[in-house]
Amino acid sequence: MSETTRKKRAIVLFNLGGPDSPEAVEPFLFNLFNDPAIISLPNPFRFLLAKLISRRRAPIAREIYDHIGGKSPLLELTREQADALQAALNSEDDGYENRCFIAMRYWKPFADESAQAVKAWGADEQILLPLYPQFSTTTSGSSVKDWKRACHKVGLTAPIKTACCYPTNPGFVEASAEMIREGYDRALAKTVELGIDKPRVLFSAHGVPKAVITKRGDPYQSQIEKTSAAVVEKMAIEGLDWNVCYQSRVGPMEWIGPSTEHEIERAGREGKAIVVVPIAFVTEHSETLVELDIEYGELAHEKQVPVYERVRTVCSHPKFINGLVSVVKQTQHELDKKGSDDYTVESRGWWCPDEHSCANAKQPGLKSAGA
Ligand SMILES: C=CC1=C(C)c2cc3[nH]c(cc4nc(cc5[nH]c(cc1n2)c(C)c5CCC(=O)O)C(CCC(=O)O)=C4C)c(C)c3C=C
Ligand SMILES: [Fe+2]
Ligand SMILES: [Fe+2]
Repeated sequence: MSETTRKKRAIVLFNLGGPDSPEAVEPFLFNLFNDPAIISLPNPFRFLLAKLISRRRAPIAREIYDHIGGKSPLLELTREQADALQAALNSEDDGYENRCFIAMRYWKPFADESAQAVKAWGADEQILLPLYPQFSTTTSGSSVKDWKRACHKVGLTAPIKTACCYPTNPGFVEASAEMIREGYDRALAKTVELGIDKPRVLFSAHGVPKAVITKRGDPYQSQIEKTSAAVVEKMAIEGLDWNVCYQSRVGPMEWIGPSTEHEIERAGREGKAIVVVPIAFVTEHSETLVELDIEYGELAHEKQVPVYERVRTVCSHPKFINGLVSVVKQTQHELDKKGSDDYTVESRGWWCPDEHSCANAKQPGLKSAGA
């Protein structure tokens, strides 16, 4: 099909965004805490609280980013994913000319700038693709809402369909299982040398306050557990010892658990080797390179965990990119069948356009709830 007859399809990739310099740390944190999906207070209270928390947290966060050159690698790695996905989508002649755009929620490129770019390109349709396999109102929900606000602002009217979540997408699960298997084998070799028990796999996801699950009915925690169970099944290691835990707590509220720190301390007490897997992130950034590699690595050493192995995120693993291709195709199919996103669902406490998947996933955690 010729360029002129092909429909222009914009794929908009969402992620959190990270500071691109030490000076950007405080305004980045302000944007995060000023998001009603993170702190659900009316203004001016949210604005004032966001100012206060971001000012207090900035020195701690700057220290975190100092370990990785003062800035986040998230945008660079997301660009690599966008390029790989665009190439994979355009390798087939299925009637679409695809272009991937990136919109970050709390740092550049913001939704306004990217929506303007999608409009200038002349997109006929938009597929929104959060780079969060599991749906949370604090991440995907917030980004989608912000994107629709930006579309309205810049006058971008091309029909939209959102890929809500893909916690058990085969490409994502296979890429994860393959990478974990390599990490597991490395750890296993060390346990054989030390003459100790086989390693335990710890699926560590970014936590959220408990109220996000219990009050908003966010499906995030149960989708984390679904991903972990699917990956374990794919790994097919008989009698594998595994658990789900949650990292990155901030603030005084009660967060979902068990915490990753708690699980590391338990492994130390039990003399267990651990393989730590960041299961809610698909790229490297401060939460993996600093929190998991440095802070929790030191904690593991201090608590005498005999082997601490961290598995890298899937990034641009070809199987993960193929998984994203299938998510785009499925979402396109939904757009053709049902039309653009149903805006009425946004009035619910939790926001997710994928009624079926999320309605089924509303039960709070299975494995971690009992731990
Ligand atoms: C699944 C992904 C994420 C969820 C859910 C999430 C919820 C959430 N986060 C905070 C507070 C902070 N998060 C910070 C960094 C950060 N968070 C995510 C992802 C999720 N957050 C990522 C990918 C990153 C790293 C960004 C980068 O380095 O590029 C930070 C900043 C770092 C720090 O100061 O520790 C804060 C703060 C809350 C409060 C929350 C849910 C309510
Ligand atoms: Fe976060
Ligand atoms: Fe969903």
